Order: sequence, then structure tokens, then C-alpha cells
Amino acid sequence: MALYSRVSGSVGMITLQNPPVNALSAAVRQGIVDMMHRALSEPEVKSVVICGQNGKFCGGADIREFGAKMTGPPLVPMVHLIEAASKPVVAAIEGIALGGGLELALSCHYRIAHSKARLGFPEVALGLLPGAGGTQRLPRLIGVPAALDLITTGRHVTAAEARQLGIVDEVTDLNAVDAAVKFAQSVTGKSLDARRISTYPCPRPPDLDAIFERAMQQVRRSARGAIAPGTCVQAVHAAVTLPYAKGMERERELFSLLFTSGQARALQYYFFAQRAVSRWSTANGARWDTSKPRPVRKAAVIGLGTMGRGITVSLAQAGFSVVAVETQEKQLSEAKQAVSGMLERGAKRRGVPLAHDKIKYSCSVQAVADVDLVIEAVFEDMALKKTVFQQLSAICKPGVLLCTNTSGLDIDELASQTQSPELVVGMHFFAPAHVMQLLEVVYGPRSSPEVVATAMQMGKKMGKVSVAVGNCRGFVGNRMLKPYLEQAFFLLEEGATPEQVDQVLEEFGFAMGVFKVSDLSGLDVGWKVRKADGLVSPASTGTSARIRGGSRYSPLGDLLCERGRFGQKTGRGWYQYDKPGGRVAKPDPWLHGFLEEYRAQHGLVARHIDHQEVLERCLYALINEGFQILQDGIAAGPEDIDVIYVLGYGWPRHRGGPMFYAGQVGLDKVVERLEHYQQIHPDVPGLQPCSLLRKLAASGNPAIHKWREVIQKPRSQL
Ligand SMILES: CCCCCC/C=C/CC(=O)SCCNC(=O)CCNC(=O)[C@H](O)C(C)(C)COP(=O)(O)OP(=O)(O)OC[C@H]1O[C@@H](n2cnc3c(N)ncnc32)[C@H](O)[C@@H]1OP(=O)(O)O
Repeated sequence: MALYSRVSGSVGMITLQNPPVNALSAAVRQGIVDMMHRALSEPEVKSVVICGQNGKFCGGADIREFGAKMTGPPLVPMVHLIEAASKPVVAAIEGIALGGGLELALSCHYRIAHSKARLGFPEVALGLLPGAGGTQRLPRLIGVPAALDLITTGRHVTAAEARQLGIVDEVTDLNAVDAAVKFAQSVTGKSLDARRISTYPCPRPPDLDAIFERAMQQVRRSARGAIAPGTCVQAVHAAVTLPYAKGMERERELFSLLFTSGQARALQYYFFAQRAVSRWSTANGARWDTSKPRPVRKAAVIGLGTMGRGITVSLAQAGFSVVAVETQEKQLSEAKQAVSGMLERGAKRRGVPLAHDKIKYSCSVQAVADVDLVIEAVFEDMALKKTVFQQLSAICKPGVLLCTNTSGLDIDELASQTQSPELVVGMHFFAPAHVMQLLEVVYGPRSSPEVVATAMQMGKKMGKVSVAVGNCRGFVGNRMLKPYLEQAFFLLEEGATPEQVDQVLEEFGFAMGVFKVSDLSGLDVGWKVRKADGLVSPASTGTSARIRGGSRYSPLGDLLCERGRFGQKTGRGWYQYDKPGGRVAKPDPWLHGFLEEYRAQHGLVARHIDHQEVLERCLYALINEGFQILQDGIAAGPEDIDVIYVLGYGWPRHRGGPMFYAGQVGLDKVVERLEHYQQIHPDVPGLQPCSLLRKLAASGNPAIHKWREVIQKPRSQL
């Protein structure tokens, strides 16, 4: 709702009240309309100030109401009422003015912002465009190029930048509401003719066509199939080419198109999913609201390879003191140099503080004796990690948290090497660790709730989205990757090429197809794991070469590794590169010939495989594993899996994540297609729909937020 008060006798103050961000719910919109009428009708009131409660102006439309039938006054007539007011209306912007909140501010005649306020049009990230005149007013106010930038990227600007751009009239370090009241008094009685943005002509720079062409190219490059950015460009185009009223009609049409699209629903689901994962729970009953994190001031990183370096940078940038340990002198000195470079680039590109002085380097593990938390990041080898954990357990002061950065090894086995297994937890960072936003926090059966809480909070302080997951091979992300990769290999055996599979996945919206990713991360990584698992056997032909433990197995990845084709680092993998370390993947005729030979050797006949089959087999196998993970209680809910896939594996955000996508396709359809492929490939157990998926499909495709009601209390596998 909105509160009304009278300040200094002549200023009507409307205060938005809807915690936590004063979003424009039906009640708030109704309140604003009612209070505006009141302020305009009271003769003593000469001017109006609109502000938000608790230091937040407004976070925009109330996203929680998007799924329901619209009630209350619509936003557009509300902003027109404010702009048309005969008394000056001043927005007092504290904290945030985002989306509909900024549109509300732009309908006011003046805007006063606190210096710490942030303003922006983030609608594009929700699959929308600013639909209450934002696309028509902003270009009129700040020009087309700047408006296109803000609206298509959704980036927030500081009050200082907003002032520079001309979005706000004044910036204050003092109380913005008091400043707005003073300002409102000072403009009482002045003409408002030049203050109504909708009446401004839209500037038309001479190179207008080129500006729009560039904007379209830019969004096409980065949107990966998301429709909102391009639609935002079209809406701004209408501001330049149409009179205001017609432009508003066009904005409404385009907004409706987006609002009813599956993409907007997916992105809005994802918005809440990313926040829901912070309310974590574990299979053994620990929860975010009952587990208190421990204080951590000083942390150590053991092992300064690629991952260790990224983790060190992340910790230092987050303000932790870090002891960085690498036992090999040469590698230590290389790491020092690399970390310094990363810190300097971070400071230059992203404005993060230079944090050289936060890091102390050592080549002795003894240096970690006084830290509060250790992150072990040595090579992914159980025997080596065990030795390090034994050493840490002996060296560290009592009560120190021992974390392992592993992408899939058994946390409990490592915990068993220490005197205090309850202090052990997995922190699975994603490469590059100082850039990637995801952290899987892996709890073992003995990890204490406060240790899980501490690791979750550490991740957050490092700017990451932490997701708590149970301990199993590959945890959530890599476990789901296995059947996905497997299908991709099988498709090659059956007649597809890496280019075809990658093209289908990239058209779906992945940043990179599975084979390009494999080349980037190195084929040898999986090869080592498969060797350790006893899956890699000497080359042989016939069916037995493609069977392990009674199930279908493709040795294609192993065969490439045997030929030294490790991907980008060797200049050859599923693709060819101009040199070792090259980045541009080119189809490799050698690989095509090799696949033909391989099929001939194994009695496989290549067939035409259509795009639909590639997509369904890769994605549904991955999704099926996701349901198995839910069934096993390894992830607490579908949101956890979706956030992991979007942030860690390049799943297109506008498709919500694999579990949300499955719901959009229809769970019954996913079951039906899996069964279809399973009949054709009975030796692939990953294509057998898991019982939770079947159960949900049979219970009538419930909406994703209802799945938890069907998922029985997870039976812990720990
Ligand atoms: C039906 C027809 C409708 C017509 C609509 C016309 C079009 C209007 C366009 C819009 O205005 S769309 C909304 C635009 N606004 C946004 O996208 C802002 C989204 N919010 C954020 O970016 C951040 O939340 C924040 C405001 C910058 C605050 O970030 P912070 O890190 O401080 O806290 P969070 O954990 O993110 O959020 C706290 C809490 O608040 C909830 N919340 C935030 N914004 C909204 C919102 N606009 N509506 C409803 N709820 C919001 C958020 O979900 C958190 O609560 P939770 O319980 O933890 O989930």
C-alpha cells in the first residue's frame, strides 16, 4: 500500500510500503492513485514527494503477482496520472529505482537521488521490457544510444552516472527525502510544461539506422535465442519513429508478446530459484535458518594450479586474508605472477579492489597452522587428496574447517582421513574460479550443519551463488553431465558429427555445444577418471569394446586421448585448432574419417539423425538424471538443479534450467520420449525414466513449485 502524510504544511508525501523492496503490487498501485488524487484535491498541498519506506524507493512491478490475474489499477494510467498532475511531483530515490520503479520516477516532474542509489531497467533479465512507458520516456530524456544500452542490458547505474546521463536532477549524500521535500517547495508554482518527459521530442541522431543496426547485431550476438533484448530494441525504435501515444501502443503490444512467452515465465522462475537456493536444507535435516555460520577471517588455499589460483583471487577480493600454499618452488613463483595479473585485471576491468596485500605465499603446508578454514585444491586424485587431508588434520588448529575443491570425489572418504570428519565439506568451484558465479557446497553424511552454513556463507561473500548438494559421484552438475555426454558419444557412433550435435545444442541456447566444451576443458580430464574407474580397456573391436558392466559404452573419447588429442591445449580434439591453445574450433576432416573407420570396425551403419533426436536424447537423459538426483535426496528441490545448470553449465537462462524446461515440455512427453529411445537402446539404463519422473508425470504434470509435495521426504542416500 501507500501512506499519505503532509510535510511542512504544503508538501503531500506518498510513501510506498511493500517490503522488502516496495514493489508495485496491486495494493501499492491503488495506494499511489488514491493518494495522488488526495494530494491534488487538497488546496493546502502545493507539491508532492513520492518515496519508499525503509530507504528503498521501488524495486519495480511485483514479480510475485505476475502469475496471477491482474487486479488493481494498471501501471500505465497510473504514471500518466502523475505526469499530468498540475502540482509538481518529485521522486525521492533512495536505495533502488528499478523497472516499474524507475518508470514511476520518470513520470514525476523531478528526481532527487541519494548518492548510494542504483537505477535501471532490469526487465530484460525477466524476459520483459519496461512496459509502463520506460521505452518511450528514457530515449526522450537521455537519447537513443544511452537508452538502448540501459534497456537492452538491464544494467544498473549509480546515482552519479544517472546524473551524468540526465536521468536525475540532483544527487545528495544527505537524506534524499528531506532534500526532495526542500526541492518540492522550491519549485512550487513553477510551470511544469517542460517537465513532462512524454512531451519531449525524441532526439534523432544522424546515424540513427546505424545505431539500431549495431544494437540489433549486439543483442543477436549475446542473446543466444532470448527474445527480450531484440524486442527492447524494437520498442525503443518506436520511440523515435512514432508519436508518443502510438509509441505507447507499440510498447504495449511488444510487452504482451513477451509477457505471454514461455521465456518470460522461465526467467521469472529463475529469478526466484536463484534466491530460493539460499534457503538451503540438507537430507539430514540441517537448514539455513537453524544453522549458524562460523566466523572466518583467514583462509588457506592448498595447491596453486588453475583452480587454486582462481580461488585465491576470489578469497582475497572478498576481503579474506589468504595463505596460498604450493609446495613446488617453481610453480609457486609462477602462481604468484599469475595471481597478481588476475588481481590487476580484476581491478582494471571490474573495479574490484586490488588485494595483493591480502595474500601470503608459502611453499610449506605448515603455514596454514593458524587459519580458520582451508580449501584444498590439489590435483583431482583421491590418493593425493587423502595425504593432504591427513597432513591438514595434524597441522591445523582445532576446529578448522577443511574444504575440498573436488568436482566429484567422495567427500566422506576424505573426511575419514581426519580427526574431525564433521568439519569436512566439499566446495566445488567452477573454472575460472574467480569468474564463475556458481559454488556447489557438498555436505557429507557427517558434515556438521554449521560447517555447511559456513561454506555457504563463504561462497556468498565471494560473490557466488552457493548451492548445497549431497555427496555422490559428480554431485549434481557433473553427475547429470555423464548421461548427456554419453548420448552425445552414442550419436557420433550412430552417424552424427560433433558439428551437428553442437549446432543443435547451441541453437537450443547453450553457450557452447558439448564437444566444444569438451575440447575447452580437456578430453584428458574425463579420460583419467574413466581410467581410474577401470573403464578404459585396450583397443579391441566388436561389441565387447562398447560394453561395460552390461551397459553400452562408447570408447570414442578414450581413442582420441590415446592419439594425443586432448582438445584446445593440443590443438586437436573433436575439432582442429590453428595451434595448441587455439580457441577457434574448425571441423576436422581427420575426425570425420576416423569416425567412419570406427563405425566400420565396429559394424555400425551411419544413419541420418535429425535435430530433434539429438536434442531429445542429450537433454532428456540429463533431465532424467536430475529427477533421479531429486529422488535420491542429493538436491533438495528442482530450483537447486536449475541454478547449478544455468550458472555452471551454460544452460540458457531463458529456458529456466533443465527441470523447469522438462515441466514446460510436459513431464508425460519427456517420459514418453525416454521410453521410445529406451526401446531402441535397451542397453542404455540412463534412458529408463526414473520413478520420480514417472510419478510426477502420472500425477498430471503439476507446476514445478508443487513438485516438492509429490517428492516424498527425501530418503537420504548418505
Ligand atoms: C501483471 C502485469 C504487470 C505489468 C508489469 C509492468 C512492467 C513492469 C516491469 C517491471 O517492473 S518488472 C520488475 C523489475 N524489477 C526487477 O527486476 C528488480 C528485481 N530485483 C532485484 O534485482 C533485486 O531483488 C534487488 C531489488 C536489486 C535487491 O537485491 P538484494 O540482493 O538486496 O536482495 P534480493 O535477495 O535480490 O531480494 C530481496 C527480496 O525481494 C524480493 N524482490 C526483489 N524484487 C522484487 C520484485 N520486483 N517483486 C517482488 N519481489 C521482489 C526477492 O524475491 C527477495 O525475496 P525472497 O523472498 O528472498 O525471494
